[in-house]
Amino acid sequence: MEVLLIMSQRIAIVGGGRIGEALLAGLLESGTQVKDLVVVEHSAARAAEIADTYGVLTTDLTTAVEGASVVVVAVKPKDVDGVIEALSRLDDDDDLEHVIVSLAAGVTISHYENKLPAGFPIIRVMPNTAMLVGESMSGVSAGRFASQENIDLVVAMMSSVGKVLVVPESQMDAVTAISGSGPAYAFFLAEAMVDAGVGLGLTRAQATQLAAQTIKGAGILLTDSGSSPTDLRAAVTSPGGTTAAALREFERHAVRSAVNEAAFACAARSAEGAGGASASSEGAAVSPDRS
Ligand SMILES: NC(=O)C1=CN([C@@H]2O[C@H](COP(=O)(O)OP(=O)(O)OC[C@H]3O[C@@H](n4cnc5c(N)ncnc54)[C@H](O)[C@@H]3O)[C@@H](O)[C@H]2O)C=CC1
Ligand SMILES: O=C(O)[C@@H]1CCC=N1
Repeated sequence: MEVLLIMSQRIAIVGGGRIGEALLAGLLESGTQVKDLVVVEHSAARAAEIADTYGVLTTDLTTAVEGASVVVVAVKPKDVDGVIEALSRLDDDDDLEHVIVSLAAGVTISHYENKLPAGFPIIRVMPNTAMLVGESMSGVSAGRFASQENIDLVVAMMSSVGKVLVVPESQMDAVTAISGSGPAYAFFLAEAMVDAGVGLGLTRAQATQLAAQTIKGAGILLTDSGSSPTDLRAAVTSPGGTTAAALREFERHAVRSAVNEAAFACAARSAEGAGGASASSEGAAVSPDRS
């Protein structure tokens, strides 16, 4: 259904880096036609790579935006202002409304609204790299000029590459801390498990297969079983058994607290603009200093 909704709506992706490519690949995989996608990428080498791999048109911003219902900003936060300036200067002939979808961590909707001509619909989205395999978790917040139709279009687009949670923008830093950066936390755990397996005498290939399939299986149990993480963990933990011995070490090394501190640091970085030009104008949902 999501694919039908966005069918024939041209999507321009500005920034063909890791997240732009993940969105592009996910959209193609979910049925969006090559003709309905266009990429703007500053690096000529990278643009050629994207065009060769996916067969999509890579072009300049003016050509890309012409006829595009959705313009996705997928550049680093520090490069967002350059894109906003270029968008402000555009004088396209089509009568289409262009919905701007910003994927940039920490860049607020008001940052766009203050710099673009009045009335531009802005929707801020925090996806993750699992768009590549159609399993993103994306937070979506709409700006004041976005209509319900605009929101439905963007929710449909992001639903075609994973799950969507619509949140007020005040929760976007927290979303970034859990699901935006979250895949890296899981990969970090996987790396540690692989190293531990090698330490225990497994080959790296064996340890990688064991860790990856275990994390995949645990993820599916989490999403599909209807049980809480606490109940699922309890089901693995036999009284006086092996898992209890392992979990005791996690608690002794304060892993739970480390995850909490990491998420707060991530949210604080998002609130300060994630290395871009703008700091959150509406205040962070969390503060880096909670003492
Ligand atoms: N990597 C991730 O897991 C996630 C990243 N994001 C956000 O996505 C954005 C992009 O991140 P990545 O893809 O990781 O960065 P990246 O550095 O891999 O890609 C950015 C691309 O934009 C291009 N670029 C820069 N200025 C441009 C312009 N004016 N016009 C056209 N292309 C331009 C660069 O050449 C580069 O290829 C960031 O704002 C980040 O906060 C959001 C969610 C997850
Ligand atoms: O590390 C970053 O800044 C980006 C935003 C969310 C995930 N990666």
